[in-house]
Amino acid sequence: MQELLSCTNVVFHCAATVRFNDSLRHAVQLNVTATQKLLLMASQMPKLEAFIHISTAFSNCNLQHIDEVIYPCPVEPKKIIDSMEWLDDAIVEEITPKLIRDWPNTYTYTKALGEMVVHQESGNLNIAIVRPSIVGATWQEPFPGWVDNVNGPSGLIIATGKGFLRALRGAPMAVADLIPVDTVVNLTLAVGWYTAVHRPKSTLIYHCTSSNFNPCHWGKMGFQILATCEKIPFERAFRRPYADFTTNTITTQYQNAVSHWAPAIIYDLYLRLTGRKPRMTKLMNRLLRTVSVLEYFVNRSWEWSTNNTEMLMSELSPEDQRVFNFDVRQLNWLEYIENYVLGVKKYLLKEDMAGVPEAKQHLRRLRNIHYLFNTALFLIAWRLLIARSQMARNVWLFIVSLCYKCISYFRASSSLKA
Ligand SMILES: CCCCCCCCCCCCCCCCCCCCCCCCCCCC(=O)SCCNC(=O)CCNC(=O)[C@H](O)C(C)(C)COP(=O)(O)OP(=O)(O)OC[C@H]1O[C@@H](n2cnc3c(N)ncnc32)[C@H](O)[C@@H]1OP(=O)(O)O
Ligand SMILES: NC(=O)C1=CN([C@@H]2O[C@H](COP(=O)(O)OP(=O)(O)OC[C@H]3O[C@@H](n4cnc5c(N)ncnc54)[C@H](OP(=O)(O)O)[C@@H]3O)[C@@H](O)[C@H]2O)C=CC1
Repeated sequence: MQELLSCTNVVFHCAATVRFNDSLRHAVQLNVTATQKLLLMASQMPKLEAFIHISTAFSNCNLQHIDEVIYPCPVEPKKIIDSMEWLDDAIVEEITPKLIRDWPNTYTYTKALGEMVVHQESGNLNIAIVRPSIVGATWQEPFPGWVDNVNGPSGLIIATGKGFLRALRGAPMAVADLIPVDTVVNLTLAVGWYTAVHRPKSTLIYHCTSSNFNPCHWGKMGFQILATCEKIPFERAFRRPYADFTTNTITTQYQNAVSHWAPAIIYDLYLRLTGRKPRMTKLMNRLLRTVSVLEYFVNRSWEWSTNNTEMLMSELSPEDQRVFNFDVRQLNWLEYIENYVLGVKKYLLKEDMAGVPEAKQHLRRLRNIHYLFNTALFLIAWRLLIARSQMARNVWLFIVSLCYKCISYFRASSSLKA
């Protein structure tokens, strides 16, 4: 502690819980109380030049247009921190929806409280806040497509590529505000420099977002994920990668029943029959739970103003602009998403490119099973229909006699030619 207090020049405060379903108590402890404690610690650092707090562009996702300002919270963070000390878990759980109001989860709510704490307790510290949007794989550094966790889209890319996720409630034309992690790092370092050297009079907030500079939509992103998974498939897929966005509750429930639950139940039945432990329904349950907490962000678009980020870009020398590049106008989304999917394959699934031919072969087998299954299903349904309906029998007789006539006609005409 003594060494940290006496030697630290710059604090980059990234630690947080990013789980959307964390209990309010735990989220407050990590994202609010810890911020307060770190600010206190920072105030005892004589050599400190700058304190950079990492928040999220979604800390005010209850608003549609978000400026580079701190918005007041309905309940003072100090009151929330105090109440967490004496309320028991059951009561905290009960009042959580009332406290978080129109925030979608405890994560975004406590990140907003964290910003408020930074604003109120900054004292004489030289502070800035960086708000990244949805952090994705690297764009350039150390190499394209590097990723090390399943947060944000990465987990759903796996689920799509392996054929588990077939439908997602989302708006294809909504803006997918993704930002590569190396861009976030570059901007954060540049903010550290600017805050320490220029010492702005007030706390500056920097939106580390892409939509203002180079917008991409979920439809385009989903399309490119599927195209890449087709070209370079993941190994041992459950089904062929295919997915679509659904737009209302009925189609979502239909897709969940037909495309998610039914195959999982059938597969588990097959595992049971072959003496193995069923696991697919459990996995599907977990996937659909994850989808349900993420889909809020795939159904809406936000606008973030980026004046401070643009100002920072113009303050950097041409050489620094190159080294600490955070200008996403140069980003080619299709190339980036392809590299992202390949990064997921390589760094998260630990799959080798040497396995691609076998993965393609596996997809072909799955396609044949799919055709076979659909044909069998159609024949069974048709047989049942014929057994029960006179009209279906008539249609069937008509088709058979038509086929018979066609065959006779072609036979007759070919024997005439001969
Ligand atoms: C025009 C028409 C064109 C049509 C074209 C065709 C369209 C095709 C469509 C194709 C669709 C393709 C898919 C597109 C991808 C869309 C992705 C959208 C994602 C949007 C994300 C937005 C996030 C924005 C947030 C704001 C940014 C931030 O500030 S925060 C950082 C983000 N935080 C997170 O992502 C955390 C999320 N995780 C959680 O909250 C929790 O983990 C959980 C609620 C998901 C689960 O919690 P639980 O307590 O149940 O369990 P836990 O122990 O935590 O985990 C259990 C297992 O689940 C795994 N896990 C965790 N997170 C994810 C995840 N994101 N995806 C998948 N799996 C996940 C975790 O590793 C655990 O696994 P095991 O260890 O194996 O048990
Ligand atoms: N991922 C995203 O899409 C976005 C993330 N952010 C923000 O970026 C920051 C980093 O997030 P991200 O990298 O995604 O999340 P991770 O969960 O990967 O990283 C969180 C970090 O916090 C540390 N941490 C968690 N709890 C504690 C604790 N009690 N004490 C000390 N350290 C702790 C973890 O340490 P350890 O590894 O040791 O557990 C880890 O290094 C967060 O502030 C998040 O809000 C903002 C916008 C988007």
